[in-house]
Amino acid sequence: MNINIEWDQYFEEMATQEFTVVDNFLPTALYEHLQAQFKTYLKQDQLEPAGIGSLTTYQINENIRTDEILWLERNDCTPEVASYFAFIENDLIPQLNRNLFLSIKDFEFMLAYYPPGGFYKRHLDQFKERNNRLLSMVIYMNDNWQKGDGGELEIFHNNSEATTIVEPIGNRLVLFNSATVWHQVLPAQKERKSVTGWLLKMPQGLGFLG
Ligand SMILES: O=C(O)CCC(=O)C(=O)O
Ligand SMILES: [Fe+2]
Repeated sequence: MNINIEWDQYFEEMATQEFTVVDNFLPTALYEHLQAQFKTYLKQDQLEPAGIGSLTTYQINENIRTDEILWLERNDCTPEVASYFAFIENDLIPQLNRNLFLSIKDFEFMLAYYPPGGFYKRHLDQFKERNNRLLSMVIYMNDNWQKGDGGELEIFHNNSEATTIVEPIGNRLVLFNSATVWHQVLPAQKERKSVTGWLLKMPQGLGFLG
């Protein structure tokens, strides 16, 4: 898989403001493949209500988030998804490590679905008990998103009262620092889909040591 993105400007934004937005992120064929898979899993009712926290504190609380999720498995996926994982591992992670002086070692991705009315209140992505998430990356899958459809991502700036509103339009990537960037998903008026992932400091499963 070939993603020809000129990353310099985005790395610069990561360094200065801790988040960045990249449009037309995935090659069209892969985007369409993920979209088709998403629809199949939804039809098969394979997504489950998402929880909050990790390990001992894991709980489902609909006052905080109302999305449904399905983890993408590395050892049980289509060749297209495997090629996406290869790109993350062999291309994106080494570039991020080099340019942002990180030491990302692993990743995890899930499909996330917000039904109409869905939201996720202000939070940080890094769990207290499992200090393993370095960067969050969300790819939106909403082909015909329009103003009024809701479900925008609101990012709270760290050095001011300002916030940035990111519209969840199809094939847009938002990348941000998991430990420091507070954010929330505003109520969706229509169904809202994303492929959401995290780049991890330690191999999956070892995070509780961190
Ligand atoms: O979908 C988004 O825009 C953000 C989702 C999110 O904050 C999360 O899953 O932790
Ligand atoms: Fe989040």
